[in-house]
Amino acid sequence: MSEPIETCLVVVTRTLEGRTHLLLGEKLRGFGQGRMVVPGGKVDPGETPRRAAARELFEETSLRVNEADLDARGVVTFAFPDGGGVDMRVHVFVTDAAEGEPADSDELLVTWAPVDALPTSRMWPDNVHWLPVALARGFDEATFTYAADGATLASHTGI
Ligand SMILES: Nc1[nH]c(=O)nc2c1ncn2[C@H]1C[C@H](O)[C@@H](COP(=O)(O)OP(=O)(O)OP(=O)(O)O)O1
Repeated sequence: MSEPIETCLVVVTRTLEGRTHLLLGEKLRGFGQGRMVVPGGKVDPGETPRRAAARELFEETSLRVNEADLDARGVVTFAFPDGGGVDMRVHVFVTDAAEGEPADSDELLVTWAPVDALPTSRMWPDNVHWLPVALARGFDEATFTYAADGATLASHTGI
C-alpha cells in the first residue's frame, strides 16, 4: 500500500435534553459524499493532527475548540487495497468542550444525533466498530480494510 494520507476526525459530544449526542454532518463533496460523517479532514504539511482537528472542526461546523480539550483516542487506518478509495491514517479525537452552535458549511450539513440512535445505515460501516470504543476509552491502532467497491467493509483488526 502507498503511504496513507494523514487525516483527523473530531467526535464532538454534547448533552441535549438529558441525552448524549454526537455532531455528524452530511458530506456535501469529496470522498464519502452523501454519507453522514464525523467532522474532519486532511492534516496539512507541517501541521499537527491536533491542530488540524481544531481547524477542520471550525472550517466545517463553525465550532471552536481549544487544542488542549481534544482527547486523542486512537489512530485508525482505512485501507482500500483493491481500489475504491485512497488509504487514510486517521487521528481520532473526542471532545465535550466545543464552543458555539454548529452551522452548515460547504462541506457539511450538520446535525446532532443521539449516541444511542445513530443513523448507521448512512455512516461509514467502520463507524459502528470504532466510535463506541473511542467514546468509552480509546484504542491504540486499528485498521479497516474495504472491498473493491470502496463501500463494503472486508475485514478489520485492532478493535
Ligand atoms: N472509512 C471512513 N470512515 C470514516 O469515519 N471517515 C472516513 C473514512 N474514509 C475517509 N474518511 C474521512 C476522513 C477525512 O475526514 C475525510 C476525507 O475526505 P476528503 O478527501 O473530502 O478530505 P477533506 O474533506 O479533508 O477535504 P479537504 O478539505 O481537501 O481536506 O473522510
